[in-house]
Amino acid sequence: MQLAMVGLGRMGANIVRRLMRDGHDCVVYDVNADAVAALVAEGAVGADSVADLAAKLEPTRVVWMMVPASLTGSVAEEVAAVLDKGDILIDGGNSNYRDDVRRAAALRERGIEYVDVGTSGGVFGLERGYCLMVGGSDTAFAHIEPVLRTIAPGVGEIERTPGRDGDLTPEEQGYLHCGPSGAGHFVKMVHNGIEYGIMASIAEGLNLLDNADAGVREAEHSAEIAPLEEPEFYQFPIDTEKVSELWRRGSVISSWLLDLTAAALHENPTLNGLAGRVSDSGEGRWTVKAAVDVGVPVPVLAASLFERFSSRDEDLFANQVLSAMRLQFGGHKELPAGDVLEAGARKADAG
Ligand SMILES: NC(=O)C1=CN([C@@H]2O[C@H](COP(=O)(O)OP(=O)(O)OC[C@H]3O[C@@H](n4cnc5c(N)ncnc54)[C@H](O)[C@@H]3O)[C@@H](O)[C@H]2O)C=CC1
Ligand SMILES: O=C(CO)[C@H](O)[C@H](O)COP(=O)(O)O
Repeated sequence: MQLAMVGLGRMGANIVRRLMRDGHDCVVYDVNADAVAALVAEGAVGADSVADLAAKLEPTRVVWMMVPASLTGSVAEEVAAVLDKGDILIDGGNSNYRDDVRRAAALRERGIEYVDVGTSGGVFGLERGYCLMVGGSDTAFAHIEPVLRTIAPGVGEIERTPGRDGDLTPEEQGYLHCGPSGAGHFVKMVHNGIEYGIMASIAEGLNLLDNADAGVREAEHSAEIAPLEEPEFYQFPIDTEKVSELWRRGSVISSWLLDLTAAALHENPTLNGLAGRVSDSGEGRWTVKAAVDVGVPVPVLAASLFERFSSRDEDLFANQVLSAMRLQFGGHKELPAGDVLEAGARKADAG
């Protein structure tokens, strides 16, 4: 079938490649003309504006946006302005499901179908396929199902879940109509909330292993830090690169995120060059907010989100307040900032 892609970055370009590989016709547009030219060279039809894109499509037009989430609103407006009644506009980016609910209602009044597709798979999606979480009407879902089936991973080598017999269902092939508009991105939002939690637990566990030799480094502790009571039990120089590789094989916690961790540690065992400041694009925040709204406890997901804030020193003032109180009530003097930096550097050198 024919599909237009707006946004040909890390995600959009490879989705187009996967579609073309399976025989679909793609019309492509990006503000970056080089990105368009690259895909034209691979067989796509290029467009130099959204109006040109719309003119090159047969009805029912289907346009997939894959742009940074912060731009989706304005790009959706721009594209919707050149679509007709009955056409379908898809947002595959990491948008807030609340925007989908509002946008779908506004576009429905103009007769345009809006479909939100939470897309997971990252830069590996071209080969592995993308897991697709879809929100929108039954009619729109049915219309775009051929492209969803191609973009999704398919059943692959994953064994069928015991008790599932008969025809393969969409979810067994890697795509699912989760519900009405917004439902797709709601599911993707929770997926990313879980992603934060799994990532944080792998990272925390490896950090503990990295400190299993704390008894050897005991002498470096400042007098203000409680001494390690039994240094003889913390004499293990654990190789975290090897352990992460080991855990990929047959362990209960084997997972794709662990595979990627093992690959990263193999490339760079000390993770030199990474400052340890972890960004977040919003989905974790929205997950925690939704949980608060409906009164559902998500302590692990919330902690992993807050851990990212801490990584960026957003807890600095709180920690300064703690130090200030210890100084006030007990005369406890903390290391001045310069000495803390030196102590950190000593630990990094030792590692
Ligand atoms: N990179 C990832 O692992 C994943 C990203 N996403 C989501 O997919 C969306 C796209 O992400 P990426 O491909 O990683 O971003 P990217 O930054 O690599 O690509 C975005 C593309 O959009 C183009 N663009 C910007 N403004 C435009 C406009 N007005 N009209 C046409 N094109 C425009 C840019 O030139 C660029 O080529 C985002 O919403 C992101 O959150 C979703 C899942 C995974
Ligand atoms: O959707 C994704 C993976 O599933 C994107 O890579 C997303 O950017 C990850 O979230 P964050 O940037 O908040 O870490």
